[in-house]
Amino acid sequence: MVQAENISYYIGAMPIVDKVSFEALQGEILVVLGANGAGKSTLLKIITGQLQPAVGKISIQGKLLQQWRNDERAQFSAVLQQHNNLSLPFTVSEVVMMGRYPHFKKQPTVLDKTIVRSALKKAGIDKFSDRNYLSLSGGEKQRVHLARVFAQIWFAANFETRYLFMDEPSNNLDIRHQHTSLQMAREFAAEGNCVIAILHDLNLALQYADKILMLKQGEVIGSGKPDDILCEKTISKMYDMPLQICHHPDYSHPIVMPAIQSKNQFINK
Ligand SMILES: Nc1ncnc2c1ncn2[C@@H]1O[C@H](COP(=O)(O)OP(=O)(O)OP(=O)(O)O)[C@@H](O)[C@H]1O
Repeated sequence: MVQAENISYYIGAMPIVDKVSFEALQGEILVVLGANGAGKSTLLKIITGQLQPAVGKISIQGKLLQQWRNDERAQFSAVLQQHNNLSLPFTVSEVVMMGRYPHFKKQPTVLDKTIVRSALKKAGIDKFSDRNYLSLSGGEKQRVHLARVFAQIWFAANFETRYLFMDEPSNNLDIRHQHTSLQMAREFAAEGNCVIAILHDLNLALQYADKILMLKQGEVIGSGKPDDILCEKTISKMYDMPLQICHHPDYSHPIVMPAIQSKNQFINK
């Protein structure tokens, strides 16, 4: 379980994350939603130990974040960043092998190499194994990083639960690969692991989230199961634009659409 209690983070006197609390359990995907600048990436950096909160406590698996050694944490938790600034001409399989760095000393083992091949296959990029990473398209690069984080936490023999933190996993991906990436997260959670993902696409969020955390200007404006918390008023408030929730008879999850009647005409909600 990831538990965040009363987390606050400031830049100068400005609260970027303001008294945020949540729990993400084994078997769950927790999706963090919010407009640009709402504090989502900052929150993710705090819960993955990249930034120190001014106030509050984060624990993973019942132990405070700062009590875990970084090398230990890297064996059971992986972070997919929003921006991956890799500018050296590594091959695709070398980039995915970087996910295995926390697991071997000096040289990768046969197991590390097998895991890299399996992760490449899982992300559907095994055909690019020997390609220069820099020659790939934006979406292909994103799938390489997905393979890298899954390779990192393929299994963790000494730890009960594995944790995956994703900042915009659907970045640069076409609709099919957006769903493939979230299905990979879904399967990973179903094995008893924990996923926290930032998403901008509300419909992906509604389809895959077990729980949602809604942020506005650093504060939580709603949290819980999608069916319990999502209403037009709250999501419209979150993005400062009128949104409507529709239901399709063939789907169990609702669909969110901008409340725009004709080309430029917002429906007044
Ligand atoms: N080092 C910094 N200096 C000044 N402002 C910062 C700094 N880091 C973050 N911010 C501000 O904090 C706010 C929250 O940033 P954050 O990246 O967490 O937003 P976000 O919700 O992830 O946004 P997006 O959806 O656009 O990625 C933004 O207004 C951002 O400009």
